[in-house]
Amino acid sequence: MNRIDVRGLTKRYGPDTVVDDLSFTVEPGQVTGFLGPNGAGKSTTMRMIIGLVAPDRGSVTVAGQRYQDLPVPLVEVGALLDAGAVHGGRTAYHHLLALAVSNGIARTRVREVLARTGMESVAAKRAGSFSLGMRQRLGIAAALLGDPQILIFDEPVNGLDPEGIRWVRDLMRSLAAEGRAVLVSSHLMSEMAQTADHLIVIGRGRLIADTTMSELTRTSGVGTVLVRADDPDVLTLKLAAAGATVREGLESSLIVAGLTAHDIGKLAAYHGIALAELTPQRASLEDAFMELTRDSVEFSGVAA
Ligand SMILES: Nc1ncnc2c1ncn2[C@@H]1O[C@H](COP(=O)(O)OP(=O)(O)OP(=O)(O)O)[C@@H](O)[C@H]1O
Repeated sequence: MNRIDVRGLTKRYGPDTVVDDLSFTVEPGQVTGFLGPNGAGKSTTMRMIIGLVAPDRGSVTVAGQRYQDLPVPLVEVGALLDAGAVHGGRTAYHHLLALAVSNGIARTRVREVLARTGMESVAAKRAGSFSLGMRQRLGIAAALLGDPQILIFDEPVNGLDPEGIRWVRDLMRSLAAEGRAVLVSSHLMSEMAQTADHLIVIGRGRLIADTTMSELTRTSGVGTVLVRADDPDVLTLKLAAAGATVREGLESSLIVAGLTAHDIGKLAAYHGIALAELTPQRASLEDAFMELTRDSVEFSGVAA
């Protein structure tokens, strides 16, 4: 039961419904990307999951219980919501130790999470002197302290340098590989493409897509090749026999997935089929995301 279940979650601020009848599940053993443009309601949803904000309607359970009913929440679910929220006067070590002691978590966990987050060398430094990257690591260390099976990270790579981004990505993947349920928010599809197995996309508080990354890649045409051939039927058979997935495109073109343009060209030449066009499709996951959320972006720029 190491999952998050969100059912009909709704939150209003004044006249605005910022989370609107939202339902989704975060499963164990995978990274679930929580995507949406700025202001879509991601942080508010995450705050409702861990009981910091009360929903107006709907329910959410973590590990089968309401967050408020968990005996020691930190042991069930770890969250990084606001990396700035550390006691600046304490050292990293003492910040984590205070958290461990007040939650009945073994002191030995402090050293373990410092090691896992690469913070051993700065453990004795005051958190107030930390760079944003180090504060993020400390927030992640705190989330891992109770060795929880469910983890929630709100924009964990915001403000990090490329090395830091890479580190966070690898950590998310390894936490999921250990069987944990990992929910990570971002407003950038490019970040999710390399991290998430599953995607929950929201816009204006509403669910726009609940899909796997591989399904989105397939339906958005990423990695496909547009082919025009004199004999499309024969080519389709040959391509399918070579393991490709082929669907019909516009004006008797073929959209081929699973083979590169180079492979398709060689296959056609081998079978003596003349090609009139062979074009790798440029659509990216970023395009797919823009397309999905186009109607839900609050303020969009006007092209000059
Ligand atoms: N405490 C609050 N009072 C009033 N409005 C709020 C409050 N918290 C959030 N909002 C509004 O709710 C909407 C959703 O905000 P939220 O922070 O959940 O979005 P988000 O998807 O996390 O966006 P971002 O990536 O910009 O943080 C925004 O319009 C925001 O201004």
